[in-house]
Amino acid sequence: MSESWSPNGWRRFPVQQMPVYPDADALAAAEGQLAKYPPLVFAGEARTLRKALAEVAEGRAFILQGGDCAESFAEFHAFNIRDTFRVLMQMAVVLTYGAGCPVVKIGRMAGQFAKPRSAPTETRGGVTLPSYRGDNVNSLEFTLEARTPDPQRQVQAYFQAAATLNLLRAFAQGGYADLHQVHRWTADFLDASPQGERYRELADHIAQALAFMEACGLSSDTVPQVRETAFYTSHEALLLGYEQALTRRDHLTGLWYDCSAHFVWIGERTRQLDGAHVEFFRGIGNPIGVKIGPGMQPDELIRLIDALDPGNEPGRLTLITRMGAGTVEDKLPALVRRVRAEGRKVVWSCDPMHGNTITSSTGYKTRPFERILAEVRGFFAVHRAEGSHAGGVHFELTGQDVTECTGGAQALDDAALAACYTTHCDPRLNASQSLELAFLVAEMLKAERAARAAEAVQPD
Ligand SMILES: O=C[C@H](O)[C@H](O)COP(=O)(O)O
Ligand SMILES: C=C(OP(=O)(O)O)C(=O)O
Ligand SMILES: [Mn+2]
Repeated sequence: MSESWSPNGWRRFPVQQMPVYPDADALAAAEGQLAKYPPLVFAGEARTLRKALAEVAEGRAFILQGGDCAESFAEFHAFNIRDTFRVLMQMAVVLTYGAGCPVVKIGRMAGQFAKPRSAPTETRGGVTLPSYRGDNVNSLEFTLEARTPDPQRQVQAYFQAAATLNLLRAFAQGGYADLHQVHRWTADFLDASPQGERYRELADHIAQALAFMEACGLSSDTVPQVRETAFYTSHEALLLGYEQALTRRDHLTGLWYDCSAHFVWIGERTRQLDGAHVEFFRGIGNPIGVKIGPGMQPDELIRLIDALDPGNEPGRLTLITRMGAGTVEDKLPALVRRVRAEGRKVVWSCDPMHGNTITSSTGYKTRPFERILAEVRGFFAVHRAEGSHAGGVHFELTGQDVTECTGGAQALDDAALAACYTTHCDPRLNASQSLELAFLVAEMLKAERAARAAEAVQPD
């Protein structure tokens, strides 16, 4: 981290995807308000996550990151938070049990509001208005008033993030995440489904294992990992004024941390080497991510790693690739090879959502389950072939029974999308599709770990 860095230094750099606020004084007032509010996370927690991610970099753990594309004010409800939390818990248990691998759980939650857009404006019926950029910026409704950026929305987003985080902490540490509750994490609508059934079998095995442990004297009183879990929050730190306002100097280490979330990432559209986002991120001590699309070149990637992780600290930097099914096997190998050749200790994670977005014949933005799965398979295959670790997955998902992505065991087709399409931005996997994918990823992870273990005992 450079001495010359300061939380507002990014303002001197070219910045992409920032909303244009009509009232600069109102924006400054909102940011001033936020700067006085308490941090949402403590720097020590971000350091703990960084250590957990260092284990991922070494191939000893796996990341499960997921949640809404865009959290919204309208869907702010305890049930929605619970439903996303519990589907992530189910997925984590499937991965941990299926692959025998510790899972680092990170929600795209409690702050995932701001959205970068392909186009700055949207036209409907001859009327052109600013694009929707997330509930912390403007509103989805198609009127000039709703689409005009309002800085007070950042304040509302802060309070929603605080309340969401509070509930997540309560779930993670207050008993809901206790492994004895493993059967109760299934949503009612999943109970009778094949995914629900498969999950119930796995939960039965876990219950038996717990009963065995308890019979041996290892109760949840003596094994805290049974009683509670570590659950972290993350979002794309797009709105740099908001992030700056929540960036605080840690009294224990003297380092700056962006205390809006444990983990923050730079999006594919804002990762310019000479841009404001890279400048801001290089100075914060959090574990960070960068999205990497198919246009990334090996040289550029190394320069980006140099800027963001000059100390080559395992767990600091996660490269979240989002290449698209069919492209990942062409584009990823050269990047992985170069990073390995340079000895850079990054974490590689796979976002199989953003490279696989299409428009359905019925006019909905959607993602076919088969393409999502194909990209994850390609990601695992490339890492296997290159001798590096497939470190994690990053999904847009919800615990609700929505109809936004096609395919999966439910075989949702284009006509089915209209039934419950509620996302504010990109299409999410529903609870059934999420669980189905977790079982499939667990098999890939298990195979990878078995192959690695076999290599480790082979003489050269
Ligand atoms: O979530 C990611 C982006 O904000 C989103 O994919 C952009 O969508 P758009 O292409 O409709 O602007
Ligand atoms: C904007 C996103 O992704 P990307 O930057 O990869 O397009 C996102 O994760 O919602
Ligand atoms: Mn998205």
